Amino acid sequence: MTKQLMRTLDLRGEQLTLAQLRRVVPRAAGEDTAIAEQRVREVLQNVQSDGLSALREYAELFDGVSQEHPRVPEEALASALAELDPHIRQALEESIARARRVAEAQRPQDVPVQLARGAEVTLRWQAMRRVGLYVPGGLAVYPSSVVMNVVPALAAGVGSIALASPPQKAFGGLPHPTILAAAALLGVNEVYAIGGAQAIAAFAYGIEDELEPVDLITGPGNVYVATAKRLVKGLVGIDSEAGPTEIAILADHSAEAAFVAADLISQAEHDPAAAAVLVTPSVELTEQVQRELLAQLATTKHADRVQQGLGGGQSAVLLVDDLAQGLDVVNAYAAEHLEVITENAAEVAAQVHSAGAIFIGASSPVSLGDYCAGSNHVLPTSGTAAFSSGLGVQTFLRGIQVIDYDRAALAQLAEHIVALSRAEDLPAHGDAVSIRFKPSSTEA
Ligand SMILES: NC(=O)c1ccc[n+]([C@@H]2O[C@H](COP(=O)([O-])OP(=O)(O)OC[C@H]3O[C@@H](n4cnc5c(N)ncnc54)[C@H](O)[C@@H]3O)[C@@H](O)[C@H]2O)c1
Ligand SMILES: N[C@H](CO)Cc1c[nH]c[nH+]1
Ligand SMILES: [Zn+2]
Repeated sequence: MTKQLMRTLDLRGEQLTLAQLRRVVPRAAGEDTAIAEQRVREVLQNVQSDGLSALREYAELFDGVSQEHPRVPEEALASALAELDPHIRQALEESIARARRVAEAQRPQDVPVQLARGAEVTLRWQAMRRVGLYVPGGLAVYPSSVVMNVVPALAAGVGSIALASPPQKAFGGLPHPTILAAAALLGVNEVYAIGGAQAIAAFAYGIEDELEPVDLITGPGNVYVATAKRLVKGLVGIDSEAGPTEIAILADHSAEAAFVAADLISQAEHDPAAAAVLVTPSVELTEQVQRELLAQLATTKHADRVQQGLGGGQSAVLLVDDLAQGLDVVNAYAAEHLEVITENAAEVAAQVHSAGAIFIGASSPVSLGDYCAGSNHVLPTSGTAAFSSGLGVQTFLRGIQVIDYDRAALAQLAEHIVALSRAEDLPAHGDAVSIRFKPSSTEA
């Protein structure tokens, strides 16, 4: 039998309900989630009550950094940009240009509807007043997440942007210089060296004399960041639960095993908690991919992380009867990223209804979307793609309904309003209209 890096589950001949399909490959184990949640609740509470001193304590505890104030001086941003490697700057500029073109084109227009003469209802898209953008920085460095957060916020017209990323011991307690350079390149000058759940708490509650609270928090992060965002939701808005990375690949016999393996490894590289799932009706492909995974692992830099991700309970190769059953599986799983590498991939992809982002064909790997496609890489994880969207210009906008009727237009509806207010036993509602048409009323 072939040595396997990922476990293989044979679903051929199984008639599974949606609920069973959702459990075929479990997300984070319940116990781990409960432990993370307990810790995050404590962090949120302490930052809310103790402010700056709690931030100092957590910077020391989780990031090994002693910190007076978390705000990054503007000179540090400027010098990081000045010292940025020109190749990285060029790559960032290309990434920004493509993301910007897409975000600006996707900005929704106001929708005025004239219902009668003098009767207008408009949906006005209003940018968020102030937002907090999280850029991860524990196991890897994520300047690309600066781009993905900031570009749509700017395209929406957000007035006030704060950005937080973990302090790095190797860089004197500041975030990684490439993060600072990317922020400076985009004109963001309010940057904080705060990581994890404590950054989310600081954004949500504010820190006296240091950080004004925000209305919306966006950005990806590990399980602590994603849990913290979920727990502060309601007090502030959040984008989606963009937690540990997931990749699912729906592939058939036509797929190149080396590409499939490379893409699975590329996303497992993020975090030992990352999930990778291959769904295929081809037994031959499963064997080839297992061989490729082992071969490629030998030259993978972060082999330990990758091995934990691919070998963990959250990852699997699933053998299915055919692509129709494969589609049922991937739709139930609702992956953050779904690659479709099959014959007629665009047609197969059109039948996917749940995924954070869909990558069609052999030349659209997830890495393309991670950096330069123009799409956004901040995407819903843990199955939340079934009901939420990736980050985009729309995340930074609210639709406000604006109602503008004149007296004549209101008069046309007065009778109906009174009738409905009586039907609801809320007669004062009807009176508020009738009073305007009593002989004594002088309203124009
Ligand atoms: N879904 C998406 O859109 C998306 C995009 C990019 C990255 N990601 C994911 O973002 C994550 C980045 O994770 P990361 O760890 O590298 O960076 P991170 O910035 O998310 O987390 C680092 C912080 O976690 C906190 N932390 C570490 N250990 C802790 C503990 N035991 N208890 C409490 N807090 C602790 C620390 O404050 C540290 O600063 C990865 O899981 C990656 O897959 C997701
Ligand atoms: N794949 C990540 C989203 O889950 C995004 C990313 C940033 N850098 C590399 N990859
Ligand atoms: Zn990635």
